[in-house]
Amino acid sequence: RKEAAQRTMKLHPMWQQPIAVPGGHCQSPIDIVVRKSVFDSALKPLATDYDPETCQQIWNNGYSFLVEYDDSADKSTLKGGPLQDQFRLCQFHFHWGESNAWGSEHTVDRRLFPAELHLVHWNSDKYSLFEEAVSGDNGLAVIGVFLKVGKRHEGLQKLVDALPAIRHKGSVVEFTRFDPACLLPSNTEDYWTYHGSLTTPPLTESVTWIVMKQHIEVSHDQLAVFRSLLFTSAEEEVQKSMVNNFRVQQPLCGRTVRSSFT
Ligand SMILES: NS(=O)(=O)c1ccc(S(=O)(=O)NCc2cccs2)s1
Ligand SMILES: [Zn+2]
Repeated sequence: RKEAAQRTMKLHPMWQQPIAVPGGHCQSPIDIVVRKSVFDSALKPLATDYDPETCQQIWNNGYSFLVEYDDSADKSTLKGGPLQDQFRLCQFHFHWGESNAWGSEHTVDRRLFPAELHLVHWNSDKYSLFEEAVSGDNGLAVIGVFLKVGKRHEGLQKLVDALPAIRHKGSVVEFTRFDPACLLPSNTEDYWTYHGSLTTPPLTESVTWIVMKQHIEVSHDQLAVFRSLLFTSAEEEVQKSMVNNFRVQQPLCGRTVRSSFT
């Protein structure tokens, strides 16, 4: 009877957890239907103020790789855009495919990109720790940036060069003086924004998503190094390539996606 129950409840291959959160009506990612987005003239340009000195480490958490920042003070911050409060950068990470044909979490008119960058921030006006903000109202703001394959991204190369040292799940290395602003597109005025969730457990619906209209370019070889990472730790006998670490698009459930541009 347990096996039958397991079969009927769709389990995500990665987490062995239910894909849909029971009762979740604000889940992410979504497909952004451009012609259904609503222009809002009150939406301001993003105001990022990142301090590279707060960059601390890079590590493989068995699902993606994360560059973590010291968020014990308001040193690397995000304001403006659709936000009323000040948010602190705590980490950034990526999602990508096994091929350049797919890999992003959000899509634009069903268009997939080879990868997507997420810069994760928490509301330091309302909360005192990331852990509190994760499940709090208006707790998080995540900037999503699409990656396309093209010319080499010079700023990304320092990060790419650090990846072989964290091939396995659980590995951590020191990583300092990296300015995440170099990963933002030149145009930070044009974006879509909507209310959604984390795209991995705990899947909490505390996220103001800010998805940039303009993508950044990285080279095929740089993306290939992402794919050389492993989901598995050094002890596991079967090594699995870290690819396709994205969640499928979720129902919009009547939400409105606003755009900062016409
Ligand atoms: N994809 S996303 O930005 O909606 C996040 C999901 C979970 C996040 S976490 O910061 O709580 N955990 C660290 C991470 C887990 C998986 C990738 S990063 S961020
Ligand atoms: Zn993410």
